[in-house]
Amino acid sequence: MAQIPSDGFDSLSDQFQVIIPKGDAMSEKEIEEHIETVDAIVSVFGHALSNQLIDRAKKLKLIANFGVGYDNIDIDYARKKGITVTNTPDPVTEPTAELAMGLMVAAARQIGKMNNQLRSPEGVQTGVMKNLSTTLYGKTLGIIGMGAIGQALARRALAFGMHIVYHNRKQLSPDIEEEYQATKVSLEVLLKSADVVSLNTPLTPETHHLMGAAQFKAMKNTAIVINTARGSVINEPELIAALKNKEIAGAGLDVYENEPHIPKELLAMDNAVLTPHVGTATQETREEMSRFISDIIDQFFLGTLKKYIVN
Ligand SMILES: O=CC(=O)O
Repeated sequence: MAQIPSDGFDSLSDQFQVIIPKGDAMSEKEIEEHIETVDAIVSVFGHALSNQLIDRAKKLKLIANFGVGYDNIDIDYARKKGITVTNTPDPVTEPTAELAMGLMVAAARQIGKMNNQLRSPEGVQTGVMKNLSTTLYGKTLGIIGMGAIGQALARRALAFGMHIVYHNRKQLSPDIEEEYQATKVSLEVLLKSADVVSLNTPLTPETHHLMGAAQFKAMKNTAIVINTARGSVINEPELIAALKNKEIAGAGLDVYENEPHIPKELLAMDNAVLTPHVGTATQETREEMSRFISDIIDQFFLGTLKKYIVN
């Protein structure tokens, strides 16, 4: 995980005590040293903040999570303890959608595979009927999870000339559906009709292993799956099997079930384009996330925070 820029926190009032990771996310031990005395803690996505640690807090009122996903915190437990949990959706929407679009283009047009081949001692064989990949223009993108990131991806895909179907708990308003020319369909219909399936849901008990053997079988065998959400939305061994058995054609993955571990089989597959959980890892986004969290902390203690509370 990139270092958290500290500039965003400079303006924080010193009337309350906050634990802010100065370098990488803090270790449990570091948190343990301070947790009893602080009013707020800045936790970091992907780094679990255990209930045992929360239990040791005496004054803690706010856990401000650096990230949109908050599956690293038991938010119901925190609520029972009277602790508010917040996240940072706004700064991460566009960069995450941007990476999802990039993985989609890279997987469909085999950019990763060709890049690797070109640099290998064997090089690339050229010819009019060699290195054939798949055009995205005119194809159908199925977005699972049509929240802010799903919608930002839809906007990009529309510009690429793709058709959009989506699956979501909530129906989008007719205005938004019209803006993205997107149709809500069941998961079954989405899996059957999409040429690209993109996962843009939070990780919850309902979305855990949402995609497994049965869902990959239901997809077209020419289709690709993109995951910039959380690794465990996919059953990873079943994805590997589906890729090996050519039940689907490819994958573009930024997230994995046991990060930072990436299974060797995935690393060896040239129909999988892989990045190491960097959907929000741009300089601009990290700086914006720090400023965003600092504002949240200020507003929370002023009693004016209305948004970004997740529990
Ligand atoms: O994965 C990144 C985030 O949750 O912001």
